[in-house]
Amino acid sequence: MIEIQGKEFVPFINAEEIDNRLQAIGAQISLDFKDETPVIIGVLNGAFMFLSDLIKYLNIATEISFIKVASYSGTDSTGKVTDLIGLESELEGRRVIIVEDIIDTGLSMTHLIKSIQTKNPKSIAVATLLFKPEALKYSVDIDYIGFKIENKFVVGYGLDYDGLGRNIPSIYQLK
Ligand SMILES: O=P(O)(O)OC[C@H]1O[C@H](OP(=O)(O)OP(=O)(O)O)[C@H](O)[C@@H]1O
Ligand code: HPA
Repeated sequence: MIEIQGKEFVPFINAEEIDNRLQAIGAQISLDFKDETPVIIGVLNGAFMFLSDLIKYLNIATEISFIKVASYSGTDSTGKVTDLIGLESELEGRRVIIVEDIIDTGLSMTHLIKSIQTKNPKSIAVATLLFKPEALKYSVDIDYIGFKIENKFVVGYGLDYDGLGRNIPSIYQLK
């Protein structure tokens, strides 16, 4: 068990399980985008670890870019998405893969897809390490899912509680 800012978290998904799923998703993306050069867009902050580990399992040419949005404060969604760093890549006619650490209510991803669509890409695919089906309020088509999880707050492997816990190499769940 670990404690962050007075809240207790218990082990949930270990590093080996994460690595196994990343290998499978990496192989699938490599197959689906064979002979293409997709633009992978990582969503900061949370997706940095998932993205950096996942791309090591891609055997295709890719460009990597980042965007930064925030919607969470503590363990709750604020209900609005704030753009903190915008898109710099040229996406016209390109195939885009958005990479997220978690889709919870779906608010952030809905906002991101709308914003990326304005750049006229050829296609948009969505990859997320974690998905909480029971928390979803804004419907999103997800192409690659690491783990479907129950509706409980999680930290580690890029995910934070109040800015802390992102460096933990596995995933913990609120007790
Ligand atoms: O589906 P939703 O309810 O929108 O929740 C998912 C979003 O919340 C988290 O980001 P957060 O706003 O905490 O920013 P961070 O990535 O910097 O931690 C997470 O990284 C997703 O972007
Ligand atoms: O469960 C979560 N943990 C950390 N950040 C999050 N952002 C949305 N849901 C979560």
